[in-house]
Amino acid sequence: MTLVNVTTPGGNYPIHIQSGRLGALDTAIPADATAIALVSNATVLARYGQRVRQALGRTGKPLVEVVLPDGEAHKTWQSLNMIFDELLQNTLDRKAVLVAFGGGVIGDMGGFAAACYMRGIRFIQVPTTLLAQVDSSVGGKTAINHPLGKNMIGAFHQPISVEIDPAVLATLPPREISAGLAEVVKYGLIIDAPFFEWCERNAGALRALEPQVLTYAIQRSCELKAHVVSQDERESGLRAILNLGHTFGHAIEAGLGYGAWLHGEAVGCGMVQAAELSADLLGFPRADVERVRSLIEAIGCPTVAPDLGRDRWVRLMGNDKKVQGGSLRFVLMPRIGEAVCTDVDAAALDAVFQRTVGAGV
Ligand SMILES: NC(=O)c1ccc[n+]([C@@H]2O[C@H](COP(=O)([O-])OP(=O)(O)OC[C@H]3O[C@@H](n4cnc5c(N)ncnc54)[C@H](O)[C@@H]3O)[C@@H](O)[C@H]2O)c1
Ligand SMILES: O=C(O)C(=O)C[C@@H](O)[C@H](O)[C@H](O)COP(=O)(O)O
Ligand SMILES: [Zn+2]
Repeated sequence: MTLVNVTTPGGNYPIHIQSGRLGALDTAIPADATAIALVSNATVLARYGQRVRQALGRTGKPLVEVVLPDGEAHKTWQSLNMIFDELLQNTLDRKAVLVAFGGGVIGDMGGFAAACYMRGIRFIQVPTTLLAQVDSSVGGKTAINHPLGKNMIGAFHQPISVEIDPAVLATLPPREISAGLAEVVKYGLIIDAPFFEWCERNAGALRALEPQVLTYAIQRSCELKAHVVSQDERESGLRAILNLGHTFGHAIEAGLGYGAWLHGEAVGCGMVQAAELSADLLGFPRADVERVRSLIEAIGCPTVAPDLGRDRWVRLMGNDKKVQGGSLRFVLMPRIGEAVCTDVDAAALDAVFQRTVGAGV
């Protein structure tokens, strides 16, 4: 088993990475837990519910299942309320533990519910998509979407552990693998140039889910995210670099209606746009813009952004959480492996739209 530690003011916790880990989930439940709330969806439960029920059953604790509708379009107040309704109807108390079992949508909502229920209960992340295993299960950002902006209603609430079973990725559709790989590539771009080069060399093996290559990508991503989050839990500075590509990406997700593009697809395309902007504003080498574009293509994500209309692009990006005093702020790269968060004049975006958006802007 591989162990990565996360250290934050909001809690220190382990990330366990092990093929077959689902079958040992009972070992992650604290002895003093009074009940377990298993929050998931029908897609995940149909494949892995039995295994997890069996493992959690060994604790002898009452188990309440909350089955949410599947998909980004359901990362809403309505779904959150379904969790609260079940927890209250089953009289779960403050010592109950919530297990968020699924992709990033389940993890973000389960975590937010745990942050709010009785002003905060413990929760465990059991991520089952690549994106959730390399990114969303780590670091304690939890949220739901608002029609006007991504993740706009949420809280920081750290899990007590993250339990990763890479074997479950075998049933993930290829499009979801590609989306998860975008966040893997992100770490190389913002903080680890050799890891970016490793991704360039291993793009094919990653898409083919070669076990050793995949496990290394998960481990390295968790280490890098833990490193960043441990220094800046609440995004007062450094943590913003984890938002590379997200100012563009979140605008795509909200602009097209949540779910039309996957989060990772929008971020992958957004990183190409951020690379173009970095070339214009920070002298990021043009040859490296093409390396970013090629790698995003190689992992199977789109590199041409949708035509949202110039003013709508800017309006949507104005709802980004990095905005300060009305100024748009972007994570940009002076070079591969380094990132900074900086104010950007909306006028500077026009040239980037010309080069990255499909016909019509
Ligand atoms: N909190 C954070 O730090 C953070 C970081 C990155 C992304 N996110 C959020 O994560 C969300 C995206 O997460 P996602 O990409 O995991 O999408 P998702 O949660 O929608 O999961 C993708 C699909 O895969 C299905 N699925 C899950 N596990 C499966 C498996 N093992 N086999 C087959 N199907 C499976 C799901 O049911 C769903 O249909 C977005 O809402 C994004 O904003 C949050
Ligand atoms: O953990 C972080 O910090 C990130 O920014 C990771 C991102 O991949 C993730 O999509 C996050 O939810 C975006 O955060 P937001 O604050 O822009 O909603
Ligand atoms: Zn993301």
